[in-house]
Amino acid sequence: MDIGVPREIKNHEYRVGMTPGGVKELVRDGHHVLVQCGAGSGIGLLDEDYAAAGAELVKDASEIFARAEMIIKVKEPQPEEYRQLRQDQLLFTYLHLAPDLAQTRGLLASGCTAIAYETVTDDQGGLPLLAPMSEVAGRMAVQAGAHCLEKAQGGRGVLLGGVPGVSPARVLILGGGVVGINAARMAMGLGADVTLMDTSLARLTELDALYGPRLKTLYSTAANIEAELVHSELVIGAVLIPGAAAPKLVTRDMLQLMPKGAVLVDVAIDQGGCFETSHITTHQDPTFDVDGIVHYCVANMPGAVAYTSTFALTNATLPFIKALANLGWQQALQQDAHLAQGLNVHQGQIVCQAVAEAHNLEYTPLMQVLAAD
Ligand SMILES: NC(=O)C1=CN([C@@H]2O[C@H](COP(=O)(O)OP(=O)(O)OC[C@H]3O[C@@H](n4cnc5c(N)ncnc54)[C@H](O)[C@@H]3O)[C@@H](O)[C@H]2O)C=CC1
Ligand SMILES: CC(=O)C(=O)O
Ligand SMILES: [Mg+2]
Repeated sequence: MDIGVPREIKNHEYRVGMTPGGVKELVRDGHHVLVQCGAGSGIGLLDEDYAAAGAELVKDASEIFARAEMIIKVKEPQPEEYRQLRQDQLLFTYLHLAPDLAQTRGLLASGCTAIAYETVTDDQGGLPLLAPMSEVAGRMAVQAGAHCLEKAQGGRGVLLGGVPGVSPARVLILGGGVVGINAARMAMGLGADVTLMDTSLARLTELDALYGPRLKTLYSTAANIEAELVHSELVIGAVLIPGAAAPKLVTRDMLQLMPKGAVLVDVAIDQGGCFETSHITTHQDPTFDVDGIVHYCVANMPGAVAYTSTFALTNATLPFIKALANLGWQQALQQDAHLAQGLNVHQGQIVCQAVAEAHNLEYTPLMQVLAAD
């Protein structure tokens, strides 16, 4: 199969969808890999490393989109990218379609087959291709939040861990999945006073058993969130309903409850965000203020630590890329029900129910698509 790896074009996005090690494995399996010049140079993966692994280096992304049967990326395709996709072409990357009607329509119009990293499942109920980036983003959320709490960033001027004689900051984490627990670990490590909320009692029980009294857990209801906001200096949004738009847990009115200069870090922004006042920001201009509350809403947080993130991501994606290349997508999805959950769009049809519902568009069941092909 001809497999293409374009350079990422989102703001300050230095990750790359495949390392030279991944290229080597695919070439050994008999595939041809096209890599755009400079695709990995931001993190020291040089064109000569890719060439030595057996890749063909290609100058322009347009040649990759024209020639490759499967495109491997990191971030969702930008308009200039999805306009180049075509029928019978396979796209494997993060998509986050539920909050993004323009991209959804772009993918439908292209006729391509698009498999989203973030909806591939595993047999423990997890999301194995989202998890590595959620680990990164959860840990970064505390770094970003601590920075935003500094006065010069518009924050309250609070040090997360406090000092002897002065209380630590209170951190509230909404969602106790992969982002949530990684954020909690970092915040506890810095000495903050941490409360975590989830709607899964089983998850709260598990976290209580793991961390004991160092981590306060609360069932997630609007009333409990309101009560916590009154004294929370940093709130991290880490909820997810897979495939769907994030529920809005903090409304604009609720911001009035918070101390001025408190910080919201909306990690769930890639699914539309869980604070009503959130909108997507970039690493170049990551924050904005609403009613005296600092908002940090970067949708590609792991891009800032692109070296760590590229290896963490590609460790997880490579086995799936190999299966898609070696078997073809139809057989690979038929053999692996978890990979099949990643299929979001095929030949103008939406195959992920949560995405179809988010946009009020028609849903085509996976079985129907697999049976027809
Ligand atoms: N901004 C960025 O750069 C990145 C964003 N993310 C995003 O972070 C979000 C969280 O991802 P993960 O932690 O991997 O998901 P996860 O599935 O591991 O955890 C989500 C948790 O949210 C809980 N939840 C659902 N509804 C809730 C509610 N109303 N109140 C409290 N908890 C609720 C679930 O029970 C679950 O425990 C996703 O939207 C993901 O795409 C992940 C990586 C990078
Ligand atoms: C998960 C995601 O959106 C990211 O890593 O950028
Ligand atoms: Mg996005």
